[in-house]
Amino acid sequence: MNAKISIQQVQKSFRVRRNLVDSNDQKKPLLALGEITLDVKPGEFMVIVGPSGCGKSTLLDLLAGLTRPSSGQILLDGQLITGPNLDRGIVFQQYALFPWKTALANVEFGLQTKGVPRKERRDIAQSFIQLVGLSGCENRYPHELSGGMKQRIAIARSLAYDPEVLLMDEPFAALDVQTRETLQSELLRIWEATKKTIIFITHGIEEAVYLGQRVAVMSSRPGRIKDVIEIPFDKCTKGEDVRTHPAFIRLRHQIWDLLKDEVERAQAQERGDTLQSSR
Ligand SMILES: Nc1ncnc2c1ncn2[C@@H]1O[C@H](COP(=O)(O)OP(=O)(O)OP(=O)(O)O)[C@@H](O)[C@H]1O
Repeated sequence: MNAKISIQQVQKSFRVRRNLVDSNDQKKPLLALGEITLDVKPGEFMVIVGPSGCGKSTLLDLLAGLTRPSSGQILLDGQLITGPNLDRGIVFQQYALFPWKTALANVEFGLQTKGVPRKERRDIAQSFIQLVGLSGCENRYPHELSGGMKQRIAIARSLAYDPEVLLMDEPFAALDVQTRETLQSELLRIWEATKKTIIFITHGIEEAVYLGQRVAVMSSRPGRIKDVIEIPFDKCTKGEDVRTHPAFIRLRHQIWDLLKDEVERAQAQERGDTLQSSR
């Protein structure tokens, strides 16, 4: 089967000043992403997990078209990604809603950009607000919504303009445990209903095993794909207690075994970066 998204030998480096004190210090390249090659199938739920600073957000920005690879390429349905487009919806950790717009107007926003007529816009937005379980909250402003509700609206907004792919960068990281778990199962339900291809980035191993059909484990910087683990659960039968299932626990351990050296290396890198920049 053809890949929905094909990441081909992608590298990304940034030019950074290592020494903050010395203004004459020349900028040097920092390789954030090593060579990444990964195919994501149509309708697949792919989770990318990795230690802090390994380049997860850098990879997501590349997929979103917000930045360009230093080398390699990313294809969507065989077409080169050259910039942002409504074929990809993005949900960030911080809700990124317009504070001066109501929930309904926030969800309508992408549709307006797409040129959908006003009445149709309203109907579509309302149906997605219903899909994320927030009917009745259409006229509330973001400050009148809880963190979980804001994130639901952000998801509804991304889905409303019918993107091919949903890119999610630690969307539940700022939420409390109960809200996070509720939204995780909601997201699976929404994924079942919409059949979108999802690329979901997280630090959380449990979240990765719970949500993903496959989990790509990244190495510490420069981020590479260390391994890709199949999660052989049928998503439809995933109930709340799946987290205590022996197979679930085994997969969690398997991923942690792959990650723990990377986490230590990433922490050592962070200490090194802090030392260098304070010199
Ligand atoms: N615009 C930039 N300019 C310079 N360096 C950058 C830039 N963006 C990211 N980096 C560096 O690239 C590396 C990867 O950063 P990135 O934010 O992608 O990691 P991450 O895995 O998402 O981290 P976290 O899990 O902590 O959010 C880091 O060392 C970061 O400092």
